[in-house]
Amino acid sequence: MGGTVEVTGLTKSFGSQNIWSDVTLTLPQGEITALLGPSGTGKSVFLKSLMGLLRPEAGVCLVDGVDMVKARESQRQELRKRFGVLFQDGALFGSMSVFDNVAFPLRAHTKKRESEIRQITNDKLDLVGLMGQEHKLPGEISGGMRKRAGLARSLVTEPSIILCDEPDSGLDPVRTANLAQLLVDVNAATDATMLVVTHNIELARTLPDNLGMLYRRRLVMYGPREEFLLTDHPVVSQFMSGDPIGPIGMSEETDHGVNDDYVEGEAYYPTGGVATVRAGARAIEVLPRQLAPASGLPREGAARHADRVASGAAALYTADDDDVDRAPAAVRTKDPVSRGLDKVGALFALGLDTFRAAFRRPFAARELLDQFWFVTSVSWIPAMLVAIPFGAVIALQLGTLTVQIGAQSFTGAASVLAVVQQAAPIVTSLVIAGAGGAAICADLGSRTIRDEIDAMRVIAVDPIQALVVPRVLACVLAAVLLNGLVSVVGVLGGYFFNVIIQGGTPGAYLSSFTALAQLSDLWVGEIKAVLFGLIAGLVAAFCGLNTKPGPKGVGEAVNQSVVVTFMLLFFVNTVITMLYLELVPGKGA
Ligand SMILES: Nc1ncnc2c1ncn2[C@@H]1O[C@H](COP(=O)(O)OP(=O)(O)OP(=O)(O)O)[C@@H](O)[C@H]1O
Repeated sequence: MGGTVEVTGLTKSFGSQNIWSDVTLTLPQGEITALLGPSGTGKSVFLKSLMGLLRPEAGVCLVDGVDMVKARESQRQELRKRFGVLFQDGALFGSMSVFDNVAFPLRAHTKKRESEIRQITNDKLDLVGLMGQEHKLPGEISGGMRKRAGLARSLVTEPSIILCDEPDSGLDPVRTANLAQLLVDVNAATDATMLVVTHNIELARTLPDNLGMLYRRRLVMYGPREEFLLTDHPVVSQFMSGDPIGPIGMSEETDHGVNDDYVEGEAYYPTGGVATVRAGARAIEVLPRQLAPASGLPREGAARHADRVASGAAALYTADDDDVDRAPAAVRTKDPVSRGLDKVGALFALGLDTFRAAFRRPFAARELLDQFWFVTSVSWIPAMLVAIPFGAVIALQLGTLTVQIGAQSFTGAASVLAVVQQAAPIVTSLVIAGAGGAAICADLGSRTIRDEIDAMRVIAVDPIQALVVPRVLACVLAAVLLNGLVSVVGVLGGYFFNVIIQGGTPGAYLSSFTALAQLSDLWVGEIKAVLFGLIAGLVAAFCGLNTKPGPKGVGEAVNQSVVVTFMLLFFVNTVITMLYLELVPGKGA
């Protein structure tokens, strides 16, 4: 039998924006339930909250008896293996073929032989009509095909709870009908508990056993199809008929209760007019026939549903108008300082998680090599091009100064130490943060908004282990390597300007260095490079994983990542330099 999902008093907000409050419903085991609601009412947020991918502020969400809100991440990860999830855009992993995407959960979590995995994967691809397309990358197939591939991936592990976010969007009417049939057949074959988010009225009428509707931050109605589909509730009947006239307007802000133009018993035209209509005039008079499994198999869920309805146990919940109109749940907003401290805390937590994940098996060695190559290849040319003028400026400035104070013989030591201890690590890290870090943040940010990161979590693959560890290590290794190169180029540049341009003597240049510098002066440069590379990688990953929705969110995350990294680098550099000068006595001091 399918898994159990019981939600009580769930409330979710983002910052000061309350998405929905006090949502209470149970997904009956093995039955199909549809969740409806105008765009932006938080249906996807609700699905993610059920899986523990988002953390509601209040309420309980029991999945097979375990509260996903309060459970530890390790418990949540274990429970997510029971879910099969079709995300809104398919959330396929962009670097893998369609076949590898669908096979991924089997390879990650089962000990099946490759031949068996191939068999299961091909069966599912066949089921969703994608045989022949399996070698293509997600970027090479249409949106509807990505959706079907996502559905195939969600089914390979035979999950006991299946969540589908708008399975029909991007599909033509015929494939939508096929897909609805497929969902019914899967339900009949596996008795999985299913929740389908949809805007498709035909699907909503014919597929589910139960329906619920979110509207203006509330669950306005929830119950068996037998009652839900025949209701004359103004919001539900307007939604089910797709009528532009009624309490639902173009946006949440113009909807009934916020827009004063709407009067009960009258239809509200978004354009401003008002017409009198009988409440519930558009309600359906006759219950539409429900889809039956094509296989002829009986649906156990449907049988249990019929029993519940006959016994009166499946009652329709309707929020009273006062409840729908009540103000959004009070959201405790934090002051900017607390929000800033929260982010610092979360960054440290990511650092700790990354450290722990670095020692877990399997180690993503291939990804580390790819990322190291990528970060180094985008950073080394700009680093060299910045190192030459930087070394020259330092050499010229110090050369002039030492001549002014009559200490020309120390020019070499001064400029080499300035390059090795300060200029090289800073230049290297700024370039790594600006080129490599920005690209890492954009990459992780795009994966976040395409739900790829959430899809990984649902498949119980830790994105920190698989994606963050190799990227952070790649930044550290690239920083150490480039720091050495930048130091050499900077020192040679300094030599050229001091000795050749400013007429210093090569012997004095080198001997002053050996007289004043010590090995720890070189080490501190490398230690800085390690720390700065770590900061650049971690901040980029943090901003990427916490990207707000949409391309604008990715742009902001990249901007934030570069600015925060720069500020942190200069702060940490100051602290290390002060500590070093305080703790390590200079040579001959
Ligand atoms: N990670 C996030 N951070 C901040 N706000 C978010 C986040 N995810 C969703 N939201 C906001 O939550 C609200 C509900 O979004 P959601 O995607 O759940 O709506 P929906 O009902 O699924 O819409 P649609 O039917 O158009 O897909 C939107 O205002 C959205 O901007």
